[in-house]
Amino acid sequence: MAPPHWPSHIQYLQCSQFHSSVPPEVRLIIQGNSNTNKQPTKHRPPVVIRRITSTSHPAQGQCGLFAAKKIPPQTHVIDYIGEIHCDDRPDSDYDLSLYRGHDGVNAGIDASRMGNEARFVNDYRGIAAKPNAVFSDLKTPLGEMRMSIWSSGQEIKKGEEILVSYGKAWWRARQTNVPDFI
Ligand SMILES: C[S@@+](CC[C@H](N)C(=O)[O-])C[C@H]1O[C@@H](n2cnc3c(N)ncnc32)[C@H](O)[C@@H]1O
Repeated sequence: MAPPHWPSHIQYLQCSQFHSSVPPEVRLIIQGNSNTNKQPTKHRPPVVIRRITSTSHPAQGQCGLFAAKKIPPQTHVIDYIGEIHCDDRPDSDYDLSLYRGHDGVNAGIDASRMGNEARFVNDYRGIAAKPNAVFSDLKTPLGEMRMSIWSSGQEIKKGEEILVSYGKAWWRARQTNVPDFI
């Protein structure tokens, strides 16, 4: 079931879906020896989605991801779930790189049309002095490639907004939205 404040026009996923643009050999690399992409996680991640009402917040009117309880330092928060694809998605603001092949075939995770709570994580710029979380790619013990959000070196307090860095390149690629501070 979708969490509170989930937008009705976005499909809620508990495990990533493969788009038809992913060649079978790339799908095998991403899945490794696991079939866990088909098994929804049983536990709710320690996050809540909240609409941002503060006028000083640069994403006012949008949503953000907040800690539902205290999150210790360097702790897995949530996997970034979405549509794994190999086609270009230049207009998506929810697309992360997952895999870069030597042959130029790359795969991303796009959560613009479907995804989980992680799609609501905002960039720290204009909100906090530094990010309190990071994106980290990992392989599960069965070799499945995933992108996850982890807390940084300090604990995230209950109710605090979880903020990552999208990277300067992400903002530069969106020149019209570039905040003054990059
Ligand atoms: C992955 S989404 C994050 C979730 C988004 N706030 C939402 O409600 O769907 C990325 C978008 O969030 C907004 N955003 C994230 N961090 C921001 C920031 N520091 N300043 C301004 N806008 C931000 C931008 O509109 C960006 O295109």
